[in-house]
Amino acid sequence: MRYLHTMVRVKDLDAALHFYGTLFGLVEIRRYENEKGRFTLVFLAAPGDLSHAKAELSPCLELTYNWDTEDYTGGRNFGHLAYEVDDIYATCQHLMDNGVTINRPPRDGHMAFVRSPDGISIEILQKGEDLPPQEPWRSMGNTGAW
Ligand SMILES: C[C@@H](O)C(=O)SC[C@H](NC(=O)CC[C@H](N)C(=O)O)C(=O)NCC(=O)O
Ligand code: NI
Repeated sequence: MRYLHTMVRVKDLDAALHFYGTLFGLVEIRRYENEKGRFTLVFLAAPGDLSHAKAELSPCLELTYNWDTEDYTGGRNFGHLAYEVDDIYATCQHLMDNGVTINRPPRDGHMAFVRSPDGISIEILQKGEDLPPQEPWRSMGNTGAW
């Protein structure tokens, strides 16, 4: 068995690609347009996950864009997408400089949370860090200072 992807539906494909691609750094490896079904699928991989043998083998985030606008209410059962980064502070600063709210700032240098334009929670973890110390989880307040 092999992990393939996680699919999220997006209301605005350009806004989603700007967030996940331009700002967050994921790369598009495949796109599928379906005229009959009136939807577009875009598969995005993290640069560190790219399968150099065959891009299609990379674990992905699958964006589903339905051409006929739909409102998506986030299911409480969905938690978050998680990515490991080389420098959590630099990553969060770059996102904040580009208008992304840091819902949970990386005060402990280990973990931060942001949300996509569609409200999908994204967990950002510092490469090389173990699980955080067993302390009461802080609220998801955005203080901006960390
Ligand atoms: C390519 C493969 O990874 C897929 O996930 S295709 C699954 C298929 N997707 C769609 O039909 C997209 C448009 C549809 N209106 C939607 O919003 O899902 C599908 O079966 N989707 C149903 C689902 O629950 O994922
Ligand atoms: Ni899929």
